[in-house]
Amino acid sequence: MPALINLDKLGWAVGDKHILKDISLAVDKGEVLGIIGPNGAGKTSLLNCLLNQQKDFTGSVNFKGKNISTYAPRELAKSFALVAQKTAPVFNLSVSDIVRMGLLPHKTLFSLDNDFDKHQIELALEKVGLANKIHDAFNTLSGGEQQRVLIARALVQRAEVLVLDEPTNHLDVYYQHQILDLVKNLNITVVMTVHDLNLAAQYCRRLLLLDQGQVIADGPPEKVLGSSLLTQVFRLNCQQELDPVTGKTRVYFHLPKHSTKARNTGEANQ
Ligand SMILES: Nc1ncnc2c1ncn2[C@@H]1O[C@H](COP(=O)(O)OP(=O)(O)OP(=O)(O)O)[C@@H](O)[C@H]1O
Repeated sequence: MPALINLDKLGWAVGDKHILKDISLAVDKGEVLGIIGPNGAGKTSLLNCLLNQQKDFTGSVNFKGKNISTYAPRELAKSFALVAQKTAPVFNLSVSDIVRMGLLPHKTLFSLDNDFDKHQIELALEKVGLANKIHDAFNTLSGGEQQRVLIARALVQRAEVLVLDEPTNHLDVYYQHQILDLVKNLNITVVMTVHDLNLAAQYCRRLLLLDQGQVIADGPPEKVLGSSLLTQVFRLNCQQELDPVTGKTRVYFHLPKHSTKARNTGEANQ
């Protein structure tokens, strides 16, 4: 079966700064792919190209065998739900208003909410543990609660691909696990960036390690989180183990002794 998403030799530069370099990737339907890598590696930029939000890239992005640029915005909105890192200010909208936005790609200009829509909104808020906040103003919620509302909005969108940029940002440890477990069990295709490597290993079957805009490794967590690869990319001493409870790969990091140089100087730590 052909892959759902195909990136072929994707590159993106701003001026003479090459942000993404020669990225080829196929994502199958139903896959949960975690994109990992240091700050500035190009993770968000890759998501932006995938969603055609960044259009001036080289190479190609295909969805269901068709170039992404040939899809109308409404078709893309039906197919891809995005939970971004940064959200625009929403002034005085209620939690329910925000989640309702996820229904828009399925609506015509004058269609009103029906009971099914209301049920979808309530159900999605229940799934993220916020049913009791449905009438609250979005702006009054904590950062973690706002993040969960945005995930609820993505759930009602019923998209084929869920794209999440750092979904566990702001979430306490309970909701980090609860949300990733929810996402993993939606049985849809998920592409997400994750900073916490152990969470990524626990919830993603496949990881893509990026550094300086390039793919360094792509495969199952036990392979991609190999200690020598991570030591090279993060410039930290690294140890890999199996978690005795989950049976999943875990990694531990230690700052090398006498390390003083900033990582982005490009100089090896002593
Ligand atoms: N519009 C832009 N113009 C110029 N440089 C950009 C632009 N967007 C991103 N960059 C640069 O591209 C590099 C990759 O940024 P990106 O946000 O994709 O990294 P990231 O891996 O998501 O980082 P983080 O983990 O910090 O979120 C950074 O050096 C960033 O400054």
